[in-house]
Amino acid sequence: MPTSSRNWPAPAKLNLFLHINGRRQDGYHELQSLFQFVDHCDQLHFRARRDDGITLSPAIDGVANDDNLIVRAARLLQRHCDCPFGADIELEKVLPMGGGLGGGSSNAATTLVALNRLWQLNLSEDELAELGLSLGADVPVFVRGLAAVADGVGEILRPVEIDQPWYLVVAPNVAVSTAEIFQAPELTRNSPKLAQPELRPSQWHNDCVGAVIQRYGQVANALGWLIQYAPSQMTGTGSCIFGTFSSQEEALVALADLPDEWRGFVARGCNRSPLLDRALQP
Ligand SMILES: C[C@](O)(CO)[C@H](O)COP(=O)(O)OP(=O)(O)OC[C@H]1O[C@@H](n2ccc(N)nc2=O)[C@H](O)[C@@H]1O
Ligand SMILES: Nc1ncnc2c1ncn2[C@@H]1O[C@H](COP(=O)(O)OP(=O)(O)OP(=O)(O)O)[C@@H](O)[C@H]1O
Repeated sequence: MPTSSRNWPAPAKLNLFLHINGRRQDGYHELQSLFQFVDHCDQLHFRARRDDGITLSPAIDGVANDDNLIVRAARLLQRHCDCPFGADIELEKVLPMGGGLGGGSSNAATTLVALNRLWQLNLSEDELAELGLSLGADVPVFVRGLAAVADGVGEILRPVEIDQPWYLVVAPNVAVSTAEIFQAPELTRNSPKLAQPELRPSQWHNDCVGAVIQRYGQVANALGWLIQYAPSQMTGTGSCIFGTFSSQEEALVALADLPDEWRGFVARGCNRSPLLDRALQP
């Protein structure tokens, strides 16, 4: 067994649209969403252990290692396969957390894919995606690594080829509760299901944005600022927003003006996740 495997990317995702089509008996929402990756990534490094210990360093402030989706993904895989080995995992975190960029879900997916390789478990992509779903709704799309339209409650994925523009992603200094937004009484829950929505950018919108900007003034302010530079939208249930640019230069010009109170980065949209490219290498 190889002893270590380094430089596994865990990219962010954007929800280019998020349409809510209805509410089910169990409270979950029927939705349609378009996921695309960006080439802005956390990095993970793995070293195999001969005992079954799982360590993660550095820990994330405010998240106990036992709750960290990386450790949870590693333990889940270990249990599922009766694997006797463990791993020392190193995390270089650059993605803002709790902002709708899916960083935690992406970390979990990268851990599943990398340890499946390092521990020589030979699980299929379908098995990894199914394991991932038990960790979070957004883990499967990161495991599969292709831009996709999601349907159902987000679990049905259909890969799509779409434009790969440049984005300026802005993280307002606030965390939005996904559960709170989905419970908002005024939420639009009757957007029509669209056939091939990926072909109709003029209809792309985010049904959660109204409820978010009403409750979180920072998101409203950030959107008001970004929209001066480019067409802009919120990802997931926020708080991050993104502007869409046709060149890196234009996105960087806007980033240079970003008010100090917010963080931001410029990244390219990718229909193929950087994780898939890494998985082709030894
Ligand atoms: C909507 C997205 O942000 C799109 O990327 C994600 O699918 C949400 O993913 P997540 O944060 O992992 O969400 P979960 O932990 O599954 O759900 C958080 C909460 O959002 C609500 N929720 C989520 C997904 C869905 N289809 N309907 C819902 O009503 C539920 O109240 C749930 O308690
Ligand atoms: N490895 C991890 N990286 C980031 N957050 C983690 C991790 N493990 C557990 N968490 C917890 O998960 C929460 C959500 O993190 P994440 O970055 O995935 O949010 P998000 O981008 O809003 O996700 P989503 O788009 O799925 O709602 C964090 O606030 C943190 O408490």
